[in-house]
Amino acid sequence: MKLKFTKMHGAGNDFVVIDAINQQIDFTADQWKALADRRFGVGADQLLVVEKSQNPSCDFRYRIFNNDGGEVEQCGNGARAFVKFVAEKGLTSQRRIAVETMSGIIAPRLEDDGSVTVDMGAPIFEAERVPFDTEGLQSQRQGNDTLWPLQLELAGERETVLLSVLSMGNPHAVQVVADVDTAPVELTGPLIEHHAHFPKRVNAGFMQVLDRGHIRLRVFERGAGETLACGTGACAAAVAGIRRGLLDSPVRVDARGGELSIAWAGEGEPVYLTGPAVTVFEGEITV
Ligand SMILES: N[C@H](CCC[C@H](N)C(=O)O)C(=O)O
Repeated sequence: MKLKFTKMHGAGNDFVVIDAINQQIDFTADQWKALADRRFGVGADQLLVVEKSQNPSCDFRYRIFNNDGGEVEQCGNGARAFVKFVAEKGLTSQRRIAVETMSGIIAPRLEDDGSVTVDMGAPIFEAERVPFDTEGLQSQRQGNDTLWPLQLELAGERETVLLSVLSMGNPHAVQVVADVDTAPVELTGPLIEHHAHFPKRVNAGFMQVLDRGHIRLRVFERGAGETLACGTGACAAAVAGIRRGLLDSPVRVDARGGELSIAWAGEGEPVYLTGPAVTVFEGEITV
């Protein structure tokens, strides 16, 4: 079949966006993986599939597939690309829409300057809901945050990292580092992603605090590797920094691919993610 798609990115986190309302699509994980492959397919960190929602209080449903073909619960940069896509395709005339995702309803809003703000819902801290197995771990406190020491085996050496663990609908483990440019993201990112204490794996964030309103962030993403930006990762890092008493809302997040802004009023409140959403090209591929 010929599949129409739109290539987009949010601060360098890139997507293949597919209208599954006007195209009949029923792919296997291997087919999604092939589409996301940067050599044999179109190439993307994630694939975003736009559907009509069966939920009467939602305008759309959007499904997210990682580069490895696995379907996941949430994607912050993707939510911004999604709302720009449905506006550009004339699938909606609204600028604020309710979107059903695997982890609940989010509400992206297209701003006048072309940026998008997304209500990403409230962060989740209960370990079993992340999910995170705390068995045998001795937690520490920092401010209002609980930090978990995780042991990593690195070339025969044991290294302990201190993680904030939370869910933005998808699982995140965030650590503070002195300098994101020298942090061993390529080495320890995969060890954290696949650690036995994360039964559904995890997105591993590395946060450098510049001041109380500004961080630099790198994220080794579950199922995609390091990306140039991670929206849910930026939410998780800002929330962790605020709970640790290191940051105040709003937080400017400098990712390698661009700048995101996070606002959070505290426990039980939603996290707001603001950032760019860019259409790069339209395409068609025979699959
Ligand atoms: N890049 C996405 C994260 C995708 C999440 C995916 N890596 C996972 O949770 O497995 C974002 O902007 O939030």
